[in-house]
Amino acid sequence: MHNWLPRTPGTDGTTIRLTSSKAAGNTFTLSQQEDEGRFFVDCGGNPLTNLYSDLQRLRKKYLPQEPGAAVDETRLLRYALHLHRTGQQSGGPLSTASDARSLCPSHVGLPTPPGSLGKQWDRFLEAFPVSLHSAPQSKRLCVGAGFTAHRPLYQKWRNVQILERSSYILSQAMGRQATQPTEEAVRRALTKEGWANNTPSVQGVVGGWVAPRDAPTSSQSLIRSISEQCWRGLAVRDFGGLKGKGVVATCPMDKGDVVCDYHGTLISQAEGRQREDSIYRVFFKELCIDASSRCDCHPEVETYGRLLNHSRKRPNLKPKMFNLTFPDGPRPVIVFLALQSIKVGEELVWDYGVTRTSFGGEGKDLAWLDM
Ligand SMILES: C[S@@+](CC[C@H](N)C(=O)[O-])C[C@H]1O[C@@H](n2cnc3c(N)ncnc32)[C@H](O)[C@@H]1O
Repeated sequence: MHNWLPRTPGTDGTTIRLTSSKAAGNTFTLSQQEDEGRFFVDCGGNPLTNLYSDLQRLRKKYLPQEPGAAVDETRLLRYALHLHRTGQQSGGPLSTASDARSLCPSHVGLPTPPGSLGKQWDRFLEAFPVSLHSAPQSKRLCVGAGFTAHRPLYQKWRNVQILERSSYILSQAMGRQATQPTEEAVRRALTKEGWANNTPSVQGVVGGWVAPRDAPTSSQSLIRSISEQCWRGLAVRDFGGLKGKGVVATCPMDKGDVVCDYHGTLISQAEGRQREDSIYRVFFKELCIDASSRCDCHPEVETYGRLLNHSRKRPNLKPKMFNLTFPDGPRPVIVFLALQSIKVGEELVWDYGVTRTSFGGEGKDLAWLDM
């Protein structure tokens, strides 16, 4: 199996060692530029600020695609977390393995099926959503549902679930202040879940822990967190039923902390109104952000903002608009700020600003709108 292993940054910079068959022995040494978040430069020598595309490029150039390759889970988590650490030297904070998950699959070497297989993966996920407790699908079921390339899809599905489970166990086993969990605490949390297979290892979970960092405090660090979709202390949890997925805190947050953005496609308010089927629209001023499908900039990342659920009576987040100047120009963004101190494990919710009686009573059957 190929791999490319970053070393923890030293004072002199960071070395990424490429050990794939094609690139064995090659190293990249990242200098202090890394502190600016500039991992690589483009052909014209200009610094790149988007970790995602930088890594995609690196991966494409040096790593053979191995759609069915198995992944060493411990190394995967460590690797993803190292990337996060090194990618966020001056701002975009990260804290847990759940954050590593947001890099998956392509960032961390999860096999990314090329071409049509990649398209199948999206459909596969829709047909067989990954959750903490779902069981992998049998070959017969997959093939019956039209997925001919069962093996790589199945393997990738298992890898994503392992990361989701690792992240969840980490959030359960961490100390109150998001301190590193002991092996014993992780073992207890794993035993409680009683998963019979595809279970993360104790060492993998403990090794995936990263000390919490501060929330972004400057517009530059905010721009980086948005561009790289790197947010600290967040995990997706499936609440089941109609509520579906939501986001929980995996590290304590303070009032005023930036939690994440509402990441999607920026369109006009008028266009947004036409997209009636989308439940992932946020309107502000004359604009709308639609997050109904994955964004073009992070197509393989499940972004957090769109999964935040609603609470009218007890919101702990509030949305705020900022005008930021990104490398490709200025644009408004919606960012969620903590309204109060937030504890580990708390669900993060905001007030969607609608009640059952809004829009002439359109949502009169939706009791959750008033809760
Ligand atoms: C922007 S999405 C939030 C993420 C969503 N739960 C999911 O799994 O994709 C909004 C939808 O989530 C559900 N939802 C949000 N808040 C809820 C709540 N407090 N109780 C039940 N369902 C909720 C509703 O179906 C709503 O249309």
